[in-house]
Amino acid sequence: MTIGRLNHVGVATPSIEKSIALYRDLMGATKIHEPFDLPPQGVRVCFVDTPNSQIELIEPLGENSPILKFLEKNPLGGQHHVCFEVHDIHAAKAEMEAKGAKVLGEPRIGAHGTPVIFVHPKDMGGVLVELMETPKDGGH
Ligand SMILES: CC[C@H](C(=O)O)C(=O)SCCNC(=O)CCNC(=O)[C@H](O)C(C)(C)COP(=O)(O)OP(=O)(O)OC[C@H]1O[C@@H](n2cnc3c(N)ncnc32)[C@H](O)[C@@H]1OP(=O)(O)O
Ligand SMILES: [Co+2]
Repeated sequence: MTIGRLNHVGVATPSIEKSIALYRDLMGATKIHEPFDLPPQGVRVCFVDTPNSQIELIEPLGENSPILKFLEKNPLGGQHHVCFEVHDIHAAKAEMEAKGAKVLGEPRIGAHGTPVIFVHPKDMGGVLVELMETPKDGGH
């Protein structure tokens, strides 16, 4: 596997609306996408475009949301994960596991409509890493 483009930085927040206001009014973001729910992943999502990548704002959705514990520990929210593109998600998963890294579950469809996996932060120097298959149209 070769590490690909930084697709997005995931930022957990207790309020997408409040975070949108911060990125728009303080940081000068001009392209902020419409928020949407992703029930299978337990999050509400909003993408904020930057010139070379995206910030993915994620708010808990439902009582089994995977980001609830993170927000308990970080009530203001904070940087939650980084997402790199890969060519083939199944090959990436197999390679991660062969190298001894823990992959959290099976590939699932992520917010960009392509399969994603997560690598446990304990095996990546404390950083939760999302790997996402590059969209067929090349993405943003
Ligand atoms: C897919 C939709 C969208 C997309 O881009 O397409 C998304 O990105 S959704 C993003 C949200 N989904 C996920 O994060 C799924 C994968 N995550 C998990 O399975 C869990 O959140 C997990 C295993 C990373 C953490 O589990 P939990 O929340 O139950 O917390 P633990 O107390 O068990 O954590 C164990 C250990 O890891 C540290 N930790 C937890 N989260 C993070 C983090 N985001 N970054 C760095 N480290 C993290 C936590 O502090 C614990 O450390 P310890 O020293 O043992 O206290
Ligand atoms: Co993400």
